[in-house]
Amino acid sequence: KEAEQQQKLANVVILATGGTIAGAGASAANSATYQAAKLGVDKLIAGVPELATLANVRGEQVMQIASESISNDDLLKLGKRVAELADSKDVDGIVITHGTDTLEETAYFLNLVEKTDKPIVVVGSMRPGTAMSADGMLNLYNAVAVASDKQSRGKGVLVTMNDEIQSGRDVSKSVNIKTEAFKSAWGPMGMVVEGKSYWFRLPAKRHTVNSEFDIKQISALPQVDIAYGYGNVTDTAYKALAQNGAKALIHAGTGNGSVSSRVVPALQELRKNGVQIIRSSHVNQGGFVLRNAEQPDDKNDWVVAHDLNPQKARILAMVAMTKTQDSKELQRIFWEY
Ligand SMILES: NC(=O)CC[C@H](N)C(=O)O
Repeated sequence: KEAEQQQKLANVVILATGGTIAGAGASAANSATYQAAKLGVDKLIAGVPELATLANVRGEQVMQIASESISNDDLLKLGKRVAELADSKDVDGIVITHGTDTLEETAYFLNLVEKTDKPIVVVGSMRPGTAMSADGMLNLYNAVAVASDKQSRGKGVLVTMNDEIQSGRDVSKSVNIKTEAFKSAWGPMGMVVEGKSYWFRLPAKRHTVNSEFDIKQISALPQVDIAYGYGNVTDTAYKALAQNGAKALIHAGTGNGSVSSRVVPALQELRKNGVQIIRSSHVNQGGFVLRNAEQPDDKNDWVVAHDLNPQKARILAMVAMTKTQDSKELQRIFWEY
């Protein structure tokens, strides 16, 4: 009977990378003061015995770090492992446990480069498992539920936090002290309640199987850096980043990606020297940058990131620049993904 039940369940692999979901604090009162990336994947799985009712679950420890320390090489390593598993006939879905600080970057990266319609779900937690009212158990349970559900196929890389199913493209960490930390300007795609998914919308942007990018063809990512716009800003950071080898600079601009008059000449000069200039906005949840609004992008040969926040714009620019150095092509890609 048990063997029959196992055969019916989906096979889900949990790739663990660290973060608070694998964190531990000194006491149950420590919801914010603790060490991330302490518990191994087997402990995570053992901590939620109910996973066995959802899927045949096995775990792999891909790395054990806090997500602010994830490098481009780490992204490639994780992306390649996800692709291998997605190609395997005995894998139906993949869950990635991840620190929440750069979870939105990893989710968007995978959304761009994984050529599969199998569910890929990225999940984290805001409180360590040792804290009162820890959120990791339920988030992980929901992630496995979504990853084992056939309905989740072909919807791009997903993020399950706080009972919501979010698009890995749009979602961003918007509050860093609440369990409802992850928001998308365009709203969640669905809800997951008691292990069942309820869907409301689909992503309109290209992703996974419809993407022109493939992790199997990517062996390195170009250096793309971010500089921040604010009152009294100078061009020092922009110039230094370019001098240090940045092939593209993401302008984390004020408002609709506006650029200070003290910075404009340096960016025009850098573009003439071959550095791509990409205007985004650091407005929380709702940056919206349009070409030739605020700055003459056609004349400057700059690119706009549209609704992508600076950290997501960095991910797309890196992936796009594995294929093209043409600013018009880059702009097309920024509209389509
Ligand atoms: N809530 C978290 O996961 C944050 C912990 C850590 N800074 C990380 O991103 O891994």
